[in-house]
Amino acid sequence: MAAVSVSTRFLVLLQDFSAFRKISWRSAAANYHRQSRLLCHVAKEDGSLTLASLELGNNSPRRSGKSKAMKLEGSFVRAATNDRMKVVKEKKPAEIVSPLFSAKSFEELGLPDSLLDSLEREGFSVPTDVQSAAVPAIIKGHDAVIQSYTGSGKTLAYLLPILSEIGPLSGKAKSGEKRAEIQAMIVAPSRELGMQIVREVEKLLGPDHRRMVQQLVGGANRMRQEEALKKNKPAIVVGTPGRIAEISKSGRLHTHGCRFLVLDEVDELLSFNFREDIHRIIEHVGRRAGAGPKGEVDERANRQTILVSATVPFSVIRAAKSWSHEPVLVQANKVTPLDTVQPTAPAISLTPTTSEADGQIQTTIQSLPPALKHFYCISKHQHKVDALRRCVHALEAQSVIAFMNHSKQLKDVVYKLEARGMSCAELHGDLGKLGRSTVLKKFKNGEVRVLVTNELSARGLDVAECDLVVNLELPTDAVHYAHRAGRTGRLGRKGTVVTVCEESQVFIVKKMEKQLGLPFEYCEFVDGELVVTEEDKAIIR
Ligand SMILES: Nc1ncnc2c1ncn2[C@@H]1O[C@H](COP(=O)(O)OP(=O)(O)OP(=O)(O)O)[C@@H](O)[C@H]1O
Repeated sequence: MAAVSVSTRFLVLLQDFSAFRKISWRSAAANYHRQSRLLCHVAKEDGSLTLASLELGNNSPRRSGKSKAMKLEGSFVRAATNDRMKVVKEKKPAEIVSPLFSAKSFEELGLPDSLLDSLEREGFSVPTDVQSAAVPAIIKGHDAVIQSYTGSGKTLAYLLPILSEIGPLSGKAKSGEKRAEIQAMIVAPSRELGMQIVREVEKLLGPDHRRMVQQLVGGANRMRQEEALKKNKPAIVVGTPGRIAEISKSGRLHTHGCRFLVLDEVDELLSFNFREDIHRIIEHVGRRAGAGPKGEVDERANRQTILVSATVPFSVIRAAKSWSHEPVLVQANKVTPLDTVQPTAPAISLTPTTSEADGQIQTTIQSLPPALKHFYCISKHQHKVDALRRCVHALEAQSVIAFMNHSKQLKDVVYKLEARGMSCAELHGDLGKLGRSTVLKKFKNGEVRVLVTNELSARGLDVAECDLVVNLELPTDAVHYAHRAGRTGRLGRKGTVVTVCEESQVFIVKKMEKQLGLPFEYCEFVDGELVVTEEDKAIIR
C-alpha cells in the first residue's frame, strides 16, 4: 500500500514536470521543491525511497569496463547490441532533475516584505542553495565572491540583498526624500547579459519603479542613456565596462556614493580586453575623492564589492583580497571567509598547489550543472554541419545552441542548415544591437531552433528551454567548455552537450574530460538515433 502511494506521488511529480513549459515553470520548480521534500520525507519513513532511487539525483553517465556495457541513466534507455549500445531518447520536455533548491524559504533570509511580495508575484517561491547562502552574508555587509555552477541563480543571489538595502522595495527610502546618486552598479561583459540583468531587476521592481534601473550597455545610443541618467536618477545601473567607463569619463555618472559594486562573470571582466575600464570602475565607484581627514583620496572604498562567476580562478581570489574588506566566499550553500581557505581545501583549491591553472580547474568542475550529459563524436571538417543536423534530430532537441570560434564561419553553417529545412539564425558581435536582440528573442520564443553563435553567447545567456549545446568547434579550454555547456541544463534541468571534433582533436577532448573530471561518452548518429560506442574501437576504425 505504501509502495503504491509513493509511486503515485512520483507520477504526480513527473506530470508536474511534463507540464513544465505550459504552466509557469517557476511555480513548477517550487512544486518540485515541495514534492521532493515530501519524497525525502517518505524515504525517511520507509527507508527505501531516495531521490537517487527515483533517478532524480546526479545522472552523470558512468563508464564501466572496456568490454562491458556502458550504462546511461535518466532520459536515455539502453538497448544492447553486440559491441555497441543503442540509446533511445524518450520524448520529454526539459525536466528539473537535480535538486538545487534550498531547505530555507525566502522569508528566512531576512528580506523586506515588499521584496517578498515581488518574489511571490514573479513566481519565485523557494531560494536556490546559493541564494540562501549569499543573501544573508551580503545583507550583513560582507564583501563576497559568489561561485556556483551555471544556471544556479547567482543573479538573484546578489540582486536580492541589494534590493533589500536600496530602492523602493527596501522599505528604507522615505517618501519625498530627494533621490541620491547611483547606489548600485552591476557590470557584465556583454550587452546581452547586461540587458538580461536589467530585465531581472525590472521584474522585481515592478512597473511602477522600472526607472530605478538604467542600462548602460554598448551599442545603444549613449546620449539617450546620459539623458535618462539625468532625468530618472536611477538607483541602480547595469552596464558593460566600456560604456560605463565612457560615461564616467564624461563626468555624467556619479558613482562616488555607490554602496554596491557587482562584477558579474568576474573572471571574464578581469581579462586583458576589459582591464583598463575595470580599473577605472574599481577606482571610482564608491570612493569619494578628498574623503580622508586631510582631503586626500580615501584609501578604502566605501562600498560592498561582490564578484560573481561559475568559474573562479586564483586571479579572482587575489583581486577580491585586494579590492574587498574581509571578503567571504559563497559556494552553493556554504560561506567561508576568503582568508581562511586552506591551500589543500578539498572543495576548492583556491591556492594553487602546483600551478595557478590547478586552482582554475578545480573551480571549473564545480561550474557544471550535475544533470548535464556530455558526449563527443568524430567528424571530418566538411561533414560537421551534417553531424550537427543529425545530432539535433537524434535527440529531438528543440532549442539548440551551436558554438563555433569565429563569426565568419557562422553564416556558412546557417546556409547549410536552412538548405536542409532547419530553422536557425546566427548571433555574433558583428550584428547590430537590434539584430542581436531580435535573433535572441526569436530563439527564446522558439521561432529559431538552432542558434549558431560564438563565444559571445557562452556566458550568462539564460534560455530555460535550451536542451542541447553542440560544440561545432572546440572551445579553447575547460573553462570555456564549462561556460558553453552551462547554456543548457539551467536550474537543475536536463541538458546534453555534444562536442563534434576531428580525429586529430580527440586528444584535446580527452584532456578536457580529464580536467573536468567528467565522462564524455563517444557517440555516433545512426538511423536517427544517438548511439554510444566504445571510443577505442571507433577511433581505430
Ligand atoms: N529561486 C528561484 N526560483 C525559480 N527560478 C529561479 C530562482 N532563482 C533564479 N531562477 C531562474 O533561474 C534561471 C538561472 O538563473 P541565473 O541566470 O541567475 O543563473 P546563473 O547562476 O547566474 O547562471 P550563469 O552562471 O550561466 O550566468 C533564471 O531564469 C532565473 O530567473
